[in-house]
Amino acid sequence: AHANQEKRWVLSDFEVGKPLGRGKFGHVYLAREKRSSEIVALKVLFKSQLKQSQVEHQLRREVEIQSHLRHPNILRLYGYFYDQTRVYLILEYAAKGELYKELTRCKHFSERRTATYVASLARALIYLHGKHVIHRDIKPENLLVGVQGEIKIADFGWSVHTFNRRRTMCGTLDYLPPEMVEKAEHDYHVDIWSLGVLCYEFLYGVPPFEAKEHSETYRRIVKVDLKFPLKPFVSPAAKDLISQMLVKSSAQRLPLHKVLEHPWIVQNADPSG
Ligand SMILES: O=C(O)c1cc(-c2cccc(F)c2)nc2ccccc12
Ligand SMILES: [Mg+2]
Repeated sequence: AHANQEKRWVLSDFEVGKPLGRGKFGHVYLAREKRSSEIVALKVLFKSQLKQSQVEHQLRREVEIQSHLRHPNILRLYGYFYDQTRVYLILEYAAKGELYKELTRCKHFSERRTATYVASLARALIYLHGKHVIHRDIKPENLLVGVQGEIKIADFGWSVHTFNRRRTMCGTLDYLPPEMVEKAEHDYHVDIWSLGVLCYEFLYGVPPFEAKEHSETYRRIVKVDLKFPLKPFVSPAAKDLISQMLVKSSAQRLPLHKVLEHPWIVQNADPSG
C-alpha cells in the first residue's frame, strides 16, 4: 500500500514559509497547503545526499512506516512527493519544536513533567510494538513538542518492522542497549532500555552512561554502570523505575504496560499526557 497517496502532491500545492530546522539531508520548512490552509512541516531532502549516504531504502521504509501510524504521541506523516532533485515529506507541524532544546534550556525537567513524558512515550511505544515496529532511535533529538505541550516521536529513520532487524547504527551510542552495542540480535525491548535512558536524562540533564570516549560509554553500557548523582534530588520511586528499565537482560526489563502502572508514574504523570 502506498503512503496514503490518494493524491499526487506537487510543490505548488504549498506556500513555503520560514525554515524550522536543518538536518543532515536537507531542511524542514513551515508550509501551508493552499486548498485546505493546513499548516504543515515540509521536510526537503536532496536526492544527491540520499544517494551519497545510501539511505534511499531507509527513507522509503521510514515513509512507509510513519505514514500508516496514527497516535497522539507520534508525529504524523501525511504524504510525500519528489521532483528531479529532491524528496519532500509532508509532516505534522509540532508547534513547540524540539524537546532537546527545551531540555538544554531547563537543564533538567521536574518529576511531574518527566513522568508525563515517559507515560506518553510508553503509550506510543505500546502502540508501535503492537504494529510490530521498533523505533530503535528514541532520544531527545527525535522528540518534538506539540502546541499543547504533548510529546511526539519523530524521525523513524531507524525504525524497522521486527522481521527484518538491521544491525547498522550511527550517531551517539548513549541510547543503545547492551545487545545493540554488542551487536547481538535485538528486539522491541531495545525501546524499553532507551525509554529508561530518556527518563534518567530528563531528570538529571545528562544520559546515564555518558563518558568522554566512545569506548568508555560502551564499557559503561555493557556493564550497566548506573549511578544516581546526589544533585538534583530525584525521588527513590523514580530511581526504582529507571533501575527496572536499565537491565542488561532484555527480557528482564520492565514491560511497557508495567511502566504505566509503576507508582512513580501513577503519582506524577499528568493523565492528559
Ligand atoms: O527518483 C526517485 O524515484 C526517488 C524516489 C525516492 C522516494 C520514493 C518514495 C518515498 C521516498 F521517501 C523516497 N527517493 C529517492 C532517493 C534518491 C534518489 C531518487 C529517489
Ligand atoms: Mg534523527
